[in-house]
Amino acid sequence: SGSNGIQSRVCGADRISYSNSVDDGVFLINGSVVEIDSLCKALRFHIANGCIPAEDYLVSLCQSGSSLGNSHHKPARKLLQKEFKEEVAKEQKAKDPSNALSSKHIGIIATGIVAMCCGVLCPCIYKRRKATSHTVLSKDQVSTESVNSFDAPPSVHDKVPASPLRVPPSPSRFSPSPKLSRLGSVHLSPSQVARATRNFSQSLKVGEGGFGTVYKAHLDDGQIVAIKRAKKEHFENLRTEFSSEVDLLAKIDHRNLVKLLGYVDKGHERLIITEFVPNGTLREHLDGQRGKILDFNQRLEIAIDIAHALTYLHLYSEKQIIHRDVKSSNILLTESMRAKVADFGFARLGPVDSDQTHISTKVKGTVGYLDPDDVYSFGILLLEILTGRRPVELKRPAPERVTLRWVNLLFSSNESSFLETL
Ligand SMILES: Nc1ncnc2c1ncn2[C@@H]1O[C@H](COP(=O)(O)OP(=O)(O)OP(=O)(O)O)[C@@H](O)[C@H]1O
Repeated sequence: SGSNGIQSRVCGADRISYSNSVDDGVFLINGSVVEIDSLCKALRFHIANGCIPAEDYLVSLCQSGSSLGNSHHKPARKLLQKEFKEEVAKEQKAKDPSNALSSKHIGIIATGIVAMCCGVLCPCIYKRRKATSHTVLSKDQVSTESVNSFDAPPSVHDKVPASPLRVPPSPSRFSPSPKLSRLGSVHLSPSQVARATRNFSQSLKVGEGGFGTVYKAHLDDGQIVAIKRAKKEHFENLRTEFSSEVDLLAKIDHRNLVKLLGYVDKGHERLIITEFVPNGTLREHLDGQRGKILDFNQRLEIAIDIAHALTYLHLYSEKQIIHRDVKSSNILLTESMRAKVADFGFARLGPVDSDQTHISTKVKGTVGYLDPDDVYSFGILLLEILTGRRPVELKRPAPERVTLRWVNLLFSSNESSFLETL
């Protein structure tokens, strides 16, 4: 427990903090405010692995179904987050009295440490990131102003246990992405966009979705990026979705999420510039359209990457973000087969950092995956990864058309050899 009223438990990668001196019922995991349900989930996990005793004070909150956990109490949350950051800063200072490294260096080193030893969730302490103007995001500004998702105190990382499920990673797969680390914000005029995409040449088109067409673009400085161009015929209707996608992506910096680099909102163009993820979609790999079929370890790693991305969006980003369109064609793969979740066009923000109490539960997304909370969609995605099949395959015999039903059928008829029959 801290001297400033924060009580903390450190278990593996999670640092669970609360303060009843500030305001009863404000809980944080790794510096992000969470609802009591999320707190209880984390506690259950850590009771099961023996890190937190079943008689702990926090556990009793969950058991009594206490109504504490009013994480909408803004001042208390802000104060607690501030105290948490101060405590983290003190710990960092204590660990490194020479304090010779800049916060940026510490971030890079922490990223390296986490990348090497972390098979579980990354602690996240986020500070609000500001776009420099309405048209461009500044990555440099973000890196100096904010403590990013990997900038956790050494004391937390030291205790990160190896996940028993995680396949031992090769160092290259966890090293920071050299291409991306070189990328700053991308400022483009419409004419530069036209040059980079050779006037939206068909030969540079990499795909098309409901939102628009995606092009591979070569910038003057040699960077390769993806440019998503909103369809003109849906222009007015897409305006809200376009800005929602940009606003959401702009807040996100995680290796398993496609990084927004900039956008253009001028004249008759709405363009989003993101990192280019070169190895196609998970769906293409499952369909065998990308050469070698995925082996089991690769599938497992991809599933874990997606879980990390969703956990980050749900629990650790500054505002809770529900993706709402989790599906295999929205998972992009890197050359080293790491997964990155793309397409936040349907995302919505939760109420965590606002006074807003109403969350729209309107379901959006893609048939076969529909779910307001991503969890069901993630389950369906796991079945896809395991079976290679799409959620709905109408050309199959009737009992096999809905993959979930087919798997349930197989599972209930032969639990022991279920996996072999897939
Ligand atoms: N950042 C990127 N890097 C490389 N390829 C990309 C990138 N983003 C999208 N693509 C490619 O473009 C295709 C279309 O992407 P987009 O996100 O527009 O649509 P979608 O997700 O397939 O469909 P929908 O918009 O209906 O959900 C993807 O399937 C993928 O092949």
